[in-house]
Amino acid sequence: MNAEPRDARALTDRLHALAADADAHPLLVALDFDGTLAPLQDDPSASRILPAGVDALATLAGHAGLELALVSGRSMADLQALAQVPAGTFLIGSHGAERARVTTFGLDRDVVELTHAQADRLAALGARAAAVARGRDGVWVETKPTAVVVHTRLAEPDVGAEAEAQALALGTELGCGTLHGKDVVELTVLPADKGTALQALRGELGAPVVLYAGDDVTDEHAFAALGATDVTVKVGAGQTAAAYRVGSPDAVVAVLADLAATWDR
Ligand SMILES: O=P(O)(O)OC[C@H]1O[C@H](O[C@H]2O[C@H](CO)[C@@H](O)[C@H](O)[C@H]2O)[C@H](O)[C@@H](O)[C@@H]1O
Repeated sequence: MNAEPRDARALTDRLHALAADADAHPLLVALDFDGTLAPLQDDPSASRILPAGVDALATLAGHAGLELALVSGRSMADLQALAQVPAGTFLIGSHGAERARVTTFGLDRDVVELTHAQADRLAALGARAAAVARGRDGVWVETKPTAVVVHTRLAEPDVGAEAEAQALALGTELGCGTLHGKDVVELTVLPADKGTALQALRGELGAPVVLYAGDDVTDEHAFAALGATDVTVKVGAGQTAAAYRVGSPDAVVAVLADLAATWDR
């Protein structure tokens, strides 16, 4: 059993020490999007980073010795449209299956290519997931470049639970990757996870230390992949392997603003 994560005060103290330690630079500040920087919404297209978070990220981007990344289950198209992040920020989407970097001219983006077999399986998945949603109020299906997502946030609890169970069974039947997040079951034809993607990015950047914050069970992949000298932060309640816990996206943003204010001091 993991020890209870340490609180926001301890996190801030740790970040102050890292800001002052050139051996820890570049520090990779990697953040989940929904539920971490952007409060959860019934309509995913309504999600936005908290305004103070947009400001904090812009300030952080101006500092030497620090790299920024968003690491999300969102498709790259969604992330680009919704995330108001500064040029230079790395975007990891679809839980690691998509990757890009924000530039002043748009996205510098790696293209995701599915094999014919994967594309066929994605189409089949979409049809079967639509059948899971059919007749169930509040259940709907989102299609992404490598996955389909059965959403249940708007359904009555028993209806949502049934749909999630069927979606998970569908994943097993069709042999695809399955991720069970907050009111979502994600079925993917191109398995990826945030931990693998984050470790690859930190390797490329030569980042001795990674700060990663996330709120969902899918973020546990990132917490598990990172080491004891990294800084892992669970946002909100729930079992976690993270070393620190903060209560909400507002608290995440406050920590980032404090880091930005401290960095060059
Ligand atoms: O890794 P994340 O950035 O947390 O993205 C994970 C999923 O985010 C979206 O769903 C979640 O946020 C929605 C908007 O707040 C909410 O309605 C839903 O219940 C959440 O699970 C997105 O729609 C998914 O595709 C992402 O995988």
